[in-house]
Amino acid sequence: MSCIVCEFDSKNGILNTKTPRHSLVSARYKQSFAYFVLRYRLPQNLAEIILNLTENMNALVGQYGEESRSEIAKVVYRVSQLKCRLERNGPFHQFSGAELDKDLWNEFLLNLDEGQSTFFGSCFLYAECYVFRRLVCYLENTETLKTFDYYANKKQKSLIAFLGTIEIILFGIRTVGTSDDVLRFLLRLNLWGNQCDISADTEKYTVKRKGPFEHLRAYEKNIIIDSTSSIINSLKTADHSNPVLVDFICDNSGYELVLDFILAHYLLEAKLADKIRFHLKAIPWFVTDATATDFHWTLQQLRKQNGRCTQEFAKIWLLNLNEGKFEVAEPDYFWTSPYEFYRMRDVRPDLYKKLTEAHMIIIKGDCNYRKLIGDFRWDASESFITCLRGFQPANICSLRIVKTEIICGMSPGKNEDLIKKNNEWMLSGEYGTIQFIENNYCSCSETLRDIMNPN
Ligand SMILES: O=P(O)(O)OC[C@H]1O[C@](O)(CO)[C@@H](O)[C@@H]1O
Repeated sequence: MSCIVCEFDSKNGILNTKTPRHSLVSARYKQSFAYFVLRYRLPQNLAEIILNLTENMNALVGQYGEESRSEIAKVVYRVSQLKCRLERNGPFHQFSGAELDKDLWNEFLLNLDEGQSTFFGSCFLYAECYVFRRLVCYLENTETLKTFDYYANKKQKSLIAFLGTIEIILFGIRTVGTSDDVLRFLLRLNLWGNQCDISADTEKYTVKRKGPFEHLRAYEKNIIIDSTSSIINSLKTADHSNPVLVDFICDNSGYELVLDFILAHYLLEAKLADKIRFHLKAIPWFVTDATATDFHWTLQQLRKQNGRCTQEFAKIWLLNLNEGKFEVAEPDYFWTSPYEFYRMRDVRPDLYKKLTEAHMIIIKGDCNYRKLIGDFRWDASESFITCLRGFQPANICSLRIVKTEIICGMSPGKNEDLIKKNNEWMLSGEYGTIQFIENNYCSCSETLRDIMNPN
């Protein structure tokens, strides 16, 4: 076994080091999370898809019609091929079917530097996005399975598993009114909701074991960057001469999405915002990310629940949607592209312009964070503004549980302290960051130039 591993590593130029400072995060560095994910976790995810499709073939045929049988078999074959290419570090391929975003992707792939066009040679973010994009393209290019989502069941189960917790939260907040303390609390609640994708199934998860409020208390010390006060201040001083819009760049479906509804509800109730716009994924993404289908499904499910508060709040949210106070943004393939946010202005200028309409953009979760500052090994204490590389369409708020080895904006020495406690703290899912940058905050372009072009 160890020989096969060595052979793979030497054949593919894998370096037995950590990711060097100020370089793109990549599976070419063996002592990185990226290597672990591409070498073991993603192949396992693909194997699970193959198994699920095979085991549930008859049920799927029941749902999608007899003609889907041969198409399911084809999808299984293509996912197996993808798994093989990943395991052999094969090259990325151009997209050539019915994918609406194929030009966006193909141009990106064509412009990759020499040696960057393979799973282990490429930046981690690009390789992971490529796998998830490929997976969907197999469905898009069928006649019968275009609307199938490999992970719909998982997402739906995640909501069901948290219905009790959701009712407890809604019961608890129904009469609290509006104040800075309530907003502070809801921002924290929302932050820790981003923990649920990796913990949802474990009864160990403190949200379920101890309840959501105790969970917040227990984890308070694990918020390692906390710009809550600036966020509250920015919301309270918004210019109301025009309707105030807050954009949510959503992450996971299920519990986390409901916490997005709750925060959005509060912003409207407190008159801190007049409208909330939700940006969802145009295609199923990174397993549990929310699509528009998940969004609507979730609201309908909540409305049907026995829990009185859940039902009541869901009715209000559906009304908000009817009245345009909640809006589902036009699906945009930028969110499921490998491009970092700092490239949005060039690649998707319309989307960038649209975001400038917002007073604040709330960017949720780990994967969006990776796109926000890039899969780049910044120093942990590098300033947030430097790492945004000019991406500043509006005030930016990021709520993220740290799940990968990428971070910035920590106070000096903090990272070193955490490493002493747990060398792999960034992978533990136990720490959260609440980051904020005011629009038009002067960017340190010289520092940035030094970092990007050290010579
Ligand atoms: O749902 P989130 O917070 O975006 O987390 C997804 C993250 O999880 C990972 O799969 C790591 O566990 C990353 O690849 C990805 O960034």
